[in-house]
Amino acid sequence: MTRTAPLIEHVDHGQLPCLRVTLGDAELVVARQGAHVMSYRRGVSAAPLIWLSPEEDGVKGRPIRGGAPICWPWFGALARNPADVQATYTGAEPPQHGLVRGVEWQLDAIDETESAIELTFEAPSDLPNWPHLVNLQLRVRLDDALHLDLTTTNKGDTALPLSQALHTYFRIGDIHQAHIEGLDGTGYLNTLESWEQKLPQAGAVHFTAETDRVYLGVPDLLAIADPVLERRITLETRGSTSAVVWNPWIDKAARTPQFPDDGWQEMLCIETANVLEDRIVLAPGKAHTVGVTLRSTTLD
Ligand SMILES: O=P(O)(O)OC[C@H]1O[C@@H](O)[C@H](O)[C@@H](O)[C@@H]1O
Repeated sequence: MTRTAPLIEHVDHGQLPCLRVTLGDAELVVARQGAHVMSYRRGVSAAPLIWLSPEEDGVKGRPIRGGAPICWPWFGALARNPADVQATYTGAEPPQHGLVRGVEWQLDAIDETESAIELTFEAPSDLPNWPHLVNLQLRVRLDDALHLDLTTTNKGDTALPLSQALHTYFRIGDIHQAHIEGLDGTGYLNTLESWEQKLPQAGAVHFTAETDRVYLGVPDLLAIADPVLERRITLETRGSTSAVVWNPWIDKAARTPQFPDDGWQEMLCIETANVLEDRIVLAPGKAHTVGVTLRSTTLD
């Protein structure tokens, strides 16, 4: 008889303790470091939805290449963030993508039923050079889809500005043939050229070179159409109107750590974000949740 109720196992990926959750034909692996979704697949023979670099060997404290890194309390280079976000950090060398992807989160709760399982992780509260009182939780829910929800609660007595992203790496069949639907008509900043001038997206997003863009005014349903793997991955987002679209292409893949030289051909990132004009300013006592639900359907 096929087991349908969730099964949780403790497994290691290199030096990283992880939880592997199996539910029906779905399998999800989450590392405690960074509350980082490492992999997610549905169907034993299907390609994973989420791309994990084959060179990722799990070194403690080092950012994981692939999966779904959490960028928080800022996204990207701190110097590219609004001044109020920059001012929240008091150190000299701000790490790229914030402070929580290389640290161990605590597993707070496991809630399960016959058809769903939810893991709740909490980030450590004492982050270096970041003197603010917050509670940061990630809920990872697996049912007939995968749902990620990151909630920040301001426990301090002053307003807290922050930027963030669920930096999801997706597995695709071929970057030359996959495209992104849902961004037609939105504006984007090309971070490889000018961060100043907003350019209009016309039609679907196709990839022909290194791509690193911040889309603003993004709707809450995006999709990756993948004719090679004959599927469409949909992203339903919550609490976000910005998205970062990234593929390193040849040269940047070669200089990116734990990234195989040809890995750029089978991945792309759509990062559900709150960046630039979409950053969050949390009043004392208030909470904000940014979230995404991922599904895969057959490409019609
Ligand atoms: O190498 P990192 O820190 O994981 O960042 C990977 C990429 O993350 C993306 O979000 C950025 O837009 C890229 O510019 C960056 O290269």
